[in-house]
Amino acid sequence: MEKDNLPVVGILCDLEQVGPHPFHMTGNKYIQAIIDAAGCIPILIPAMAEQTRFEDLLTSIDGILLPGGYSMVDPLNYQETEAIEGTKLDIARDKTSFGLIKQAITNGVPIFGICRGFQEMNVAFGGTLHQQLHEQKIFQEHRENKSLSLDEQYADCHQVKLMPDGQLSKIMETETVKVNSLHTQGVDKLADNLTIEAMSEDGLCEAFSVTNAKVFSMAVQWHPEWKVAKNNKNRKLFAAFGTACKARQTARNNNG
Ligand SMILES: N[C@@H](CCC(=O)NCCCC(=O)O)C(=O)O
Repeated sequence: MEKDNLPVVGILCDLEQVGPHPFHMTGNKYIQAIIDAAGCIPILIPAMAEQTRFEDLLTSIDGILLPGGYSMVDPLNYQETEAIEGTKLDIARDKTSFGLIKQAITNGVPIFGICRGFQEMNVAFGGTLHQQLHEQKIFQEHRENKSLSLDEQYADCHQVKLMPDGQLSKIMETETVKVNSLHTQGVDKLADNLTIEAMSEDGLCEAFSVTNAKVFSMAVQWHPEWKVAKNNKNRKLFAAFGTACKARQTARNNNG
């Protein structure tokens, strides 16, 4: 019996300098989660906005994953003043992400943002970010302690409340979930056409969906890809994304 061909998910890369050379790269855990939890084939999308034919690319894939990343979204995308001196930026990723987000929404391609990807989606739709959450004094600590082991850094550490009638609470089949937290920045103004799906106890937005989107168009501030095989709630999230990508693939195949 012919094996069902799997949907293809494009994962946006960071542009990083490795020795003397620029590399396009992403974390292995995102690739593994797309294979194991979403049931899709991962391909990597280089951060090369100027050379990317977004329309062509989005007609040939079934979903987009915007993963986490250590760099910050350039604040010049949402304010007049530049980033604080020494901030690690990735302008190439920003530009490519915004192009992918715009085209995905136009074409009805499922899109899933994680951490930096969550922040990019808010900015792409016209929202803003707190650049240093810990300096706001109204939020708990959301950064990881980099002196700890990876297991400790990525361990679930705070509760988030999912909106009772939201898409996320339906997908994760709960109204509260404990999540990990590894971010310096966070949503300040949520873009107008985004619907809040989860909040942390200190009032910070932790997840949203694109209002009235016809397909899975969601983002979370936490890291659901971390050891997703052992986390039932996060596994449901990737499974819902994979189902949406499968539906897109079927529609693509039917439309030839
Ligand atoms: N840089 C932003 C987003 C944080 C983020 O994505 N961290 C994860 C990086 C490593 C990984 O992919 O797990 C911020 O600090 O707010």
